[in-house]
Amino acid sequence: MIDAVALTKHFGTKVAVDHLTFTVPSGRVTGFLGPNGAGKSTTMRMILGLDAPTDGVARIDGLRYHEIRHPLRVVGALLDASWLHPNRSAHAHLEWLARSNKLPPARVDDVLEIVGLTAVASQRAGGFSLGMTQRLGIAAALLGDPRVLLFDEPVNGLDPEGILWIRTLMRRLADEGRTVFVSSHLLSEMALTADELVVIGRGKLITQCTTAEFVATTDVTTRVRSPHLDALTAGLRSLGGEVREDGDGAVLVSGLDGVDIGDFAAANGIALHELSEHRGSLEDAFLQRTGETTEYRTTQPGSDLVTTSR
Ligand SMILES: Nc1ncnc2c1ncn2[C@@H]1O[C@H](COP(=O)(O)OP(=O)(O)OP(=O)(O)O)[C@@H](O)[C@H]1O
Repeated sequence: MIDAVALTKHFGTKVAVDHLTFTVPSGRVTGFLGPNGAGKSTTMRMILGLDAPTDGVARIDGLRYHEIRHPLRVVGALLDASWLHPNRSAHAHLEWLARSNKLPPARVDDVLEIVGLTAVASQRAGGFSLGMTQRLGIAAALLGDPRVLLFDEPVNGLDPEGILWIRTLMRRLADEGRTVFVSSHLLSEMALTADELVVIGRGKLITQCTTAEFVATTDVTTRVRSPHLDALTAGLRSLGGEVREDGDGAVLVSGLDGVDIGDFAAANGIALHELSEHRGSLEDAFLQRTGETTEYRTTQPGSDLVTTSR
């Protein structure tokens, strides 16, 4: 488990992380979401003892990183996978890491197997593709067989197969009872991977909840198709619904749920040919909840990047 209490980081006058309190439970994949510059990497760096908090505390299984006797046996992290010696082979890189952290060298072959790099273990890591480099970074994180794993943007730049592989691995690690904390900009991917979410904006906590709860905060719209659209539209508007055309003899209704619409149609003898409720996506929920906290945004697609006032 990871817990952060009033975690705060200032860089000069810049408040990167602002009294952030959250918990990352074991046995679950927890997504860490926030717009660019929200403070995700800084938070992860403080959890890993790479940045000192200005205030507050982050603990891993009850201890600050510096209090853990054999850190790599407790926590593994993928922050920047490109951090490796380009002329070393994958095997030599991991062997060096194992030796310098007093981990059993036999573990190197195990983690190479887990990440699927056994066949290329003797090749120069500098010649690896992005996906292979990412796998090698994950192998390094798994080297100490840690209970807690942090991954900062692990699927960045990966192809669909690589993304699926990471999703499957995260699930497996969580199912083994480990704590898996992962930041990503790929919200559709997070919707599939994360059980829990910690959502931040401008360094502050926006919410911590399950992914299902977060998505449930989006509005429901209902698509309704009927041969008597005019009567239906007028009636639904009189009940307070917002109705707009959706082509193909259908309307999209918000402000009323499917039961209200179905009951109204039945009571007024209006035939319905379709009645389907649509919940917003994780992306919709994210944009609704973090919109006000976005540091960098464009006013229109293709327009210049503008910085909102802080
Ligand atoms: N070493 C530093 N010195 C000064 N400012 C920093 C430093 N590191 C981060 N910041 C600032 O702190 C804020 C949070 O940055 P951070 O990288 O933690 O955000 P992030 O959520 O990981 O962003 P992204 O999603 O773009 O990677 C940003 O405004 C960033 O410019």
